[in-house]
Amino acid sequence: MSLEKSKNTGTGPSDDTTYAISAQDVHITYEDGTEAVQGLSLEVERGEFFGFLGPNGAGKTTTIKSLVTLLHPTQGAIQVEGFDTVEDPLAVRESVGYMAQETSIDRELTPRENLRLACELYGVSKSERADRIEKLLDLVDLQDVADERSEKFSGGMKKRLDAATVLVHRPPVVFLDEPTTGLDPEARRRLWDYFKRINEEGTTVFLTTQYLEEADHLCDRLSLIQDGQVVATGAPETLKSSVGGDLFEVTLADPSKSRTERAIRAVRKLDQFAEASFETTENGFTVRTERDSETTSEFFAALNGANITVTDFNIQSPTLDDVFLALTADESADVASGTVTESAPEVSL
Ligand SMILES: Nc1ncnc2c1ncn2[C@@H]1O[C@H](COP(=O)(O)OP(=O)(O)OP(=O)(O)O)[C@@H](O)[C@H]1O
Repeated sequence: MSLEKSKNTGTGPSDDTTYAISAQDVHITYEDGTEAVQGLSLEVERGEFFGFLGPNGAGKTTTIKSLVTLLHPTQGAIQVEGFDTVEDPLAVRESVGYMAQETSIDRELTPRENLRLACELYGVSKSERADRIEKLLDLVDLQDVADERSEKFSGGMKKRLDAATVLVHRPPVVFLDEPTTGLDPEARRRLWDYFKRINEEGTTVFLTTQYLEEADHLCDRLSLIQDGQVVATGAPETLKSSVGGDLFEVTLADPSKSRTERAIRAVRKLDQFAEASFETTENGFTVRTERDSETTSEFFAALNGANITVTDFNIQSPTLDDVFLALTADESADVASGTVTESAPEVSL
């Protein structure tokens, strides 16, 4: 195959399209000059559950809108299922389902009517409609209320119905923009099950979220985005292990400065802690390490040998929060309230 053919020219997907989504150096600047996306590149494989994670205003919605052709990049290029979003927007739209932040269902209509309408809008053939509607109602657990008007539905039910409507044309790629924001834990779990099911059936899922737990639970890989730039990409476990292992939190019987320093000196003599970074706390100290049973027993033996009495000990596994914090240097990063402030170079893991 010639190079020319494998590049996307707007005439359709190349035969060797590997990626469901591919973006190269995308910049998006709004008319008022806001540079919402600044040099974003990413590749999502077919069948992947990919997360796009960042605080309020990081550029998630702007990115997702450009991926589904609602916004054009100021610079750079995007292909979805091999179709260029600028050259071939119709082909892209036929390939995707897009669940926006605001539900797009008609509250005057019942779930069955909403799905029928979506089938008409997406051009699902009449012979296929009835069967597809029933399957989707089953999938999102709305059979019981299929003929009730949706205006009185809970937030979670509306979201489930919305999620079903974006699937009527069986798109290979589904974009979910913060689909569970504002839902209670039970409603969130039900949506997660549903998203997992469609992914297991082969659909590529691109999910934006502010919830670290959500990304951790669902995603094969994810990118962390901040100020319009990807700061890290990797599998959740890989990202978490990049933080440097588990956090040991040690409470000392005597947490005075001299005893704490003595304890730290004793532990630092162990090879695996020689380079570790210790922090003193009100009650003792913390240190991060790759944990195994030998490390933990040697840790306690060292403290014992130095006559240090430990009154409490906790081990915390790293979270994606820790990854965010580590990547945003010494500035505070509060993902939920969107106050990550300092940009960091991208880390590929
Ligand atoms: N239509 C617009 N005109 C100008 N600036 C905009 C517009 N839409 C978004 N922005 C700005 O672009 C930046 C990125 O916004 P975007 O909505 O993409 O972030 P987000 O990560 O999706 O945030 P949220 O989690 O709050 O939805 C923000 O600074 C936002 O204020």
